[in-house]
Amino acid sequence: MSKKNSLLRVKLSEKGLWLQKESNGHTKTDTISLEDIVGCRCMRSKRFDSAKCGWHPGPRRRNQSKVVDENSTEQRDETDTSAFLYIYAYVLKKSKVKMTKRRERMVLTLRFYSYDRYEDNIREAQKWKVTIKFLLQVNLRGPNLPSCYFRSSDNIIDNKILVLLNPKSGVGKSRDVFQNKVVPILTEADINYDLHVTRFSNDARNVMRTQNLWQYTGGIVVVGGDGILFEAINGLMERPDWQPLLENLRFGIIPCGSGNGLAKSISYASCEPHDNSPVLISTLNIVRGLSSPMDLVRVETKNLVLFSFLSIGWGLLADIDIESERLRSIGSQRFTIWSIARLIGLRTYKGTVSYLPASNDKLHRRSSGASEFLLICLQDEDRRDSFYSVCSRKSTYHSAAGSSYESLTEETSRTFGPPSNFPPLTQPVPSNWQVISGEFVLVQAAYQSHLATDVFFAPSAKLDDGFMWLMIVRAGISRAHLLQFLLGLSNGTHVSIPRAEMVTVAAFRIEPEANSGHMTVDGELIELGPIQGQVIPSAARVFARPQ
Ligand SMILES: Nc1ncnc2c1ncn2[C@@H]1O[C@H](COP(=O)(O)OP(=O)(O)OP(=O)(O)O)[C@@H](O)[C@H]1O
Repeated sequence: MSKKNSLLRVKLSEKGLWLQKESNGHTKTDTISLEDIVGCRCMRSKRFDSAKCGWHPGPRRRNQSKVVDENSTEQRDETDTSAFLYIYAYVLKKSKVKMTKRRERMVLTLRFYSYDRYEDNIREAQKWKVTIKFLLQVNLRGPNLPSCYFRSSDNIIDNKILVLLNPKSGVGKSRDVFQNKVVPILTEADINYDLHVTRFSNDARNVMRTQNLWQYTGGIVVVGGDGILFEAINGLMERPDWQPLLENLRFGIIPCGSGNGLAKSISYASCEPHDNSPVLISTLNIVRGLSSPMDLVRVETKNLVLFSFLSIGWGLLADIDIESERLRSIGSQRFTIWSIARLIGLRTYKGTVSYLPASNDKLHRRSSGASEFLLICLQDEDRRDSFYSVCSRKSTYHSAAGSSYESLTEETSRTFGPPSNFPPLTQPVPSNWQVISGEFVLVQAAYQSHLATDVFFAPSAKLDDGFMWLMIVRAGISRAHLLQFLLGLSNGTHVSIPRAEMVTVAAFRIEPEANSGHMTVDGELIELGPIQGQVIPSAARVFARPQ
């Protein structure tokens, strides 16, 4: 391809696009990695309709687009037979000042005009498009698929995704965030989706529990905080077909909540520059279509079985999380302000903490996943009457005018999911467990590196390391050390504070003595009482770039 005094050569390989520009005797080369490309579209010129745009003497305005999608119904500019290929990429750039990295959108436009007829030029552009899309999907389909099996119609990714959006997450901006920041990238990547805007607490859980999820093998994406994903996973576990679905579905999260621990942990695992643009990075993690296994934790309380992906807390951090809810309108600052308040009025809690150290876990099967657990075959006739239909369409919202609150009753839900291979809460812990009785400031089990964007709780945790990181801070820690602990949470130095003990465990049990303090699972409040957690290695899959 040539411009006035310059020649541009473009080569496409399985690594990406190689560009060479020769101008006035100088040569400059550049490469756009395939990993950074999200999609491409063929375009053509459109006829300029002065009546529609109003009459403007002089040249066409800069923001008036001269091209439209190849399938647009707008009339073609007959004087221009060119076809265009728009390639959308989000490339890593290093900021010179702070030496930090960020992803920047880049649109590479290739113009095809070697032939006299538009039809020939567009055919050429389509060949490039098909090949780029084929290469983008090689990783997803398996590396050895011969290209002769790949037709241009395969470009339409028909594995639709289900988007569950919580309009009340964080400071309540998730609708705008989705429409303005996520939808444009989904469009560039040709990803089709159904959108469900939640109308009350547990709405997402109901959707996951009752809808035909087999139509969403493209994935389940939540737009909100960790709480909405917690609902989605637990809704899935309440289905008789939880096991094959868990093996086939991938989960994604667009961070719009106040904590957003999982979104940060996913980006951290693949060294993505999350902090400057968390929504962009998380969306890119999803549209690239690659996924990674993630551990889940089976949680048992007196009358509930839950599945958790982030953490279980009792004491100080759980109290801060729940009590700071009243400051929700100020965003993530609420945690800092409440930490100071709770440090001044420090409380301790009596109880017993028991755990099975990760290395002693004879049952621990690192790559077993949920599939090795037996399906509990319960008949569940009750659930049929709680169906309600999701019928959202691309780019439309379906939501009731206001929000109301509604809980699932025990009659309408029953958890399936993998069973436990440890004694239930009514029986003593096995003899190879460690038991600590006494007074605690906090007990927190985490299975992701970050519990919130700025809480680097388990620095060495991986998405699928197959164990939990149990932090135990016993009473007697000085306020000065506790302050250091809280400050150190942002950079991970809290793990080396005296009297803060971090152990890796395969299972644990907390038995509070008195009815005081809060208990949380993935940041959601649960009834205070005995609780037991057991890791299920690699049980779920989340959208993530390779580590
Ligand atoms: N439409 C709604 N109205 C009120 N509450 C809702 C609605 N949809 C979902 N919820 C509830 O909102 C709670 C919090 O949601 P979410 O986790 O998305 O945001 P967050 O708490 O701000 O973020 P994080 O969990 O990361 O701190 C969830 O427990 C969910 O049940």
